[in-house]
Amino acid sequence: ATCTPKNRNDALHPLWQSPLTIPGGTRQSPINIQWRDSVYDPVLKPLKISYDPATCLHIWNNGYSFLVEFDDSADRSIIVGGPLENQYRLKQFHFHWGAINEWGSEHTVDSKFYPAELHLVHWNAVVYPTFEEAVMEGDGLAVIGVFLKLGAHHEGLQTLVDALPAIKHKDTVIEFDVFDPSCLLPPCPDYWTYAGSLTTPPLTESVTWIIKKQPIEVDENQLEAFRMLLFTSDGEEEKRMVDNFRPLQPLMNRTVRSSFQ
Ligand SMILES: NCCOCCOCCNC(=O)c1ccc(S(N)(=O)=O)cc1
Ligand SMILES: [Zn+2]
Repeated sequence: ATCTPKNRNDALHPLWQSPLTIPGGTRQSPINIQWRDSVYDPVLKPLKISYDPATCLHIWNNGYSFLVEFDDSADRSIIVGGPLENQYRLKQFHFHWGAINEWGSEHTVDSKFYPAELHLVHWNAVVYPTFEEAVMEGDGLAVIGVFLKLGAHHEGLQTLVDALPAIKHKDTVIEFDVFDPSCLLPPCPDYWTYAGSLTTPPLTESVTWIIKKQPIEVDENQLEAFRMLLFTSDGEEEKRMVDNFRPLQPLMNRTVRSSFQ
């Protein structure tokens, strides 16, 4: 069976243009995480993260978000443990954000939006030969989600922010030699996890989501820097890159597990 998005606005959302059906969509993302409905799972292990900053390649504007991509030709930047049966290789990270601080994240916690959300995208290179193949498989990807909240200046993020003017337009890229994404992770190990999907086409149901409970703090100028990026290419009529988040999707027959009590 196919399913059209429950809330019509998902289908007509500016980023989706045409009605969007996801064949047999039973585990779509993002979702609202209702804290009281999440189930503590004592079997969940701590998530082990080891990134090699030298695997950083470049930062680019893909017309939807800005991505920092990594050399994933070997097991140099990986995550293991948590809800995962295999180790997963870091491929890229990117963000979603709003036009104003009232919204911007993809996931919500007890229906609260954060102004932005970081996604660290990893793929199961133990089982699948390429990222493209992993994208099509139920255990193919693992994405760590980190909420951004308005607060103190974030030193590590500033390195990225300083590069954004150089990738203002869609399909612009600059080299980015050394960056350690660990600096974007909150110190608290607590997370929620659930089975979901990519939040942009092809929307494949291949993601084990690991959503960190504790947000990181960034300041207003850093959020504003995200909002000066453009969806559009150089020479086109400028459209600010804001509100690049997908509407919430139905939980359906899923339980969100927590690594904490
Ligand atoms: N490149 C040609 C064919 O590629 C097929 C698969 O492409 C997948 C591209 N999309 C992604 O990699 C991708 C990765 C993460 C997220 S998200 N926002 O769910 O973290 C959304 C999308
Ligand atoms: Zn994302």
